[in-house]
Amino acid sequence: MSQRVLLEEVSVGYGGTSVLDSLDLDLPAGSFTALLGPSGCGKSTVLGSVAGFVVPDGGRVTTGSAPVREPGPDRGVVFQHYALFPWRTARGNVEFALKRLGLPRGERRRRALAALAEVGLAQGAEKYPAQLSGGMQQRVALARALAAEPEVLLLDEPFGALDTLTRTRMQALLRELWQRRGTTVLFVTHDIDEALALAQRVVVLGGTPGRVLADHAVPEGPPDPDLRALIARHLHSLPTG
Ligand SMILES: Nc1ncnc2c1ncn2[C@@H]1O[C@H](COP(=O)(O)OP(=O)(O)OP(=O)(O)O)[C@@H](O)[C@H]1O
Repeated sequence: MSQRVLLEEVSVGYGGTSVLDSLDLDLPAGSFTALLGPSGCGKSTVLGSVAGFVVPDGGRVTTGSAPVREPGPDRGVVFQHYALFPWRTARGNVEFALKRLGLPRGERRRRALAALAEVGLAQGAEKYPAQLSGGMQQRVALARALAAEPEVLLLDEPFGALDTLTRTRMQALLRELWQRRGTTVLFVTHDIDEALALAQRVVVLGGTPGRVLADHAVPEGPPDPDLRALIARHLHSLPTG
């Protein structure tokens, strides 16, 4: 299952400073979009307004036909910092996140184990975060987001703290999960190569307040150096935050 995500004229300010001003963004159901831009341009604010963590001052955010008012299980979120409970096992962390769905204990357990298996962590289900590598902890965070079977998956620089090899593996896993599940994905990054490796579409956000400066479809197949150069030019013309 997946849902279209629509931001219409979304404005957000913090303490009188405008971060997003009348931003429009349309993410078709089942699409994979990377939101790319320099630090501080408002990428996390866009993601937060879809997640329901940020309440815009103006405009509308909808998933499917439902207006976003608060966080909900239809939208799974993964951050750079895994935010796992250290005193719960991998399975316990995923089960805990399912409590808000009101599922019976047996069903929570079944779903948690299935999600951990889906991210390749069946063997680590009974381990505590401290016993898991960074990549494994991020797999738990991904399983936690997926176990609720969200229609939209929101990822905020999820692989930013991982070493290069683990990061490449996690990117491949995410692509595979997206292809299998067909969830609508919004992936925030400031890494152009990560955006191009993963997404079907790259949206460049920049300026103060943040706005969409470029919007490119990414063709299937080997990386296109011309497209990379074009996006890099947009990025490098921007001041960094
Ligand atoms: N809760 C908040 N209160 C005040 N200012 C905030 C808050 N959240 C974000 N900001 C400011 O809003 C601007 C945009 O922040 P945001 O985190 O959305 O950008 P970003 O592009 O995701 O940055 P980064 O890549 O560094 O995470 C920044 O100037 C930031 O300092």
